[in-house]
Amino acid sequence: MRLERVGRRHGLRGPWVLREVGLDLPAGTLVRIAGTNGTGKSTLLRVVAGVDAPTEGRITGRPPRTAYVPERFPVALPFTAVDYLVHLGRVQGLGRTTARVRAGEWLERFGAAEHARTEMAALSKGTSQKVAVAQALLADPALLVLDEAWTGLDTGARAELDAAVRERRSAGATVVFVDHDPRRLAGEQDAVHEVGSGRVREVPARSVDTGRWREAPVSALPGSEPPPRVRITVSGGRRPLPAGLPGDPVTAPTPASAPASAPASAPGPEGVDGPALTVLTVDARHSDALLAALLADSWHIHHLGSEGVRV
Ligand SMILES: Nc1ncnc2c1ncn2[C@@H]1O[C@H](COP(=O)(O)OP(=O)(O)OP(=O)(O)O)[C@@H](O)[C@H]1O
Repeated sequence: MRLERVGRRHGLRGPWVLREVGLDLPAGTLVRIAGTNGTGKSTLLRVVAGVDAPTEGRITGRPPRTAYVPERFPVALPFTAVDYLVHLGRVQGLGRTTARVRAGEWLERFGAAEHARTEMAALSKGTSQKVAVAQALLADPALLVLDEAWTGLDTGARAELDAAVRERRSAGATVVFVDHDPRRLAGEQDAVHEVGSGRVREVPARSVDTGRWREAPVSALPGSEPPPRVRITVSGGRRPLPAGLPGDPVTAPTPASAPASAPASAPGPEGVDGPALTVLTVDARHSDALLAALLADSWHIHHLGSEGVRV
């Protein structure tokens, strides 16, 4: 599959999000789409999946069996989980019996079999995400597009999705994904493409240790500019942050959730509007390792931004 000079804007006069994008997505490859917040990763994935048409340019060779997990999944649907999956399996060309068998198998694999007969609207966010992922895997897609599909899954389901991605690629499918965890399928990607300023360029696939936190080399020269600082906003219930985080981050509760007496390293109180948030500030050189460590400890990442600028 190939994108040629593809551009995409939202609305007739909206600003261009993507312009002159050329991208090869060969069969049997695993491709990561990277880029900072709001640069157009989801826009690109929707165009690749065929959910949105390019405003200009053309796409050739898209496989007929394409599946997509959107960043936000519609949960308020009038189906039970299994009926919803059977319905989508039928839409994807499966017979009713096959669709029902596969729906059951995928719910089982993701640890959600006990919720097969639960109404979609009553599912927890995590189980609903398992259904979102299962629907994409039902019919052995030849193109699988995953937009932050691991977010909200528990550890077992994340590992199952990793395995499912490997299976699809081994079967000759193209898998294109976005994920905020830099360790996601690290070392297994055939290509990484970075979205920025409306363009997409291939960058070297970063190798990130799994299970270990790797510090970036500290190479600032005496007298050079101080490295930029990155702000990471997280929540993790009432647990304290793990000790020995990479980069020795400065931590503080967000101003909105901070009680006057809260110690700087403690999460703020559970607010009525959402989870207690904590902001960590760290040298940009350590931000990837810090993110990896936080994710490994099951902290939820809310925002990433430069110090003084939330993006
Ligand atoms: N339906 C829409 N209508 C108008 N503008 C949109 C729409 N969807 C996205 N945009 C804009 O397009 C730009 C790119 O958004 P997109 O969601 O593709 O970025 P992203 O890199 O996936 O962001 P994030 O990392 O935060 O998910 C943003 O400026 C966003 O506001």
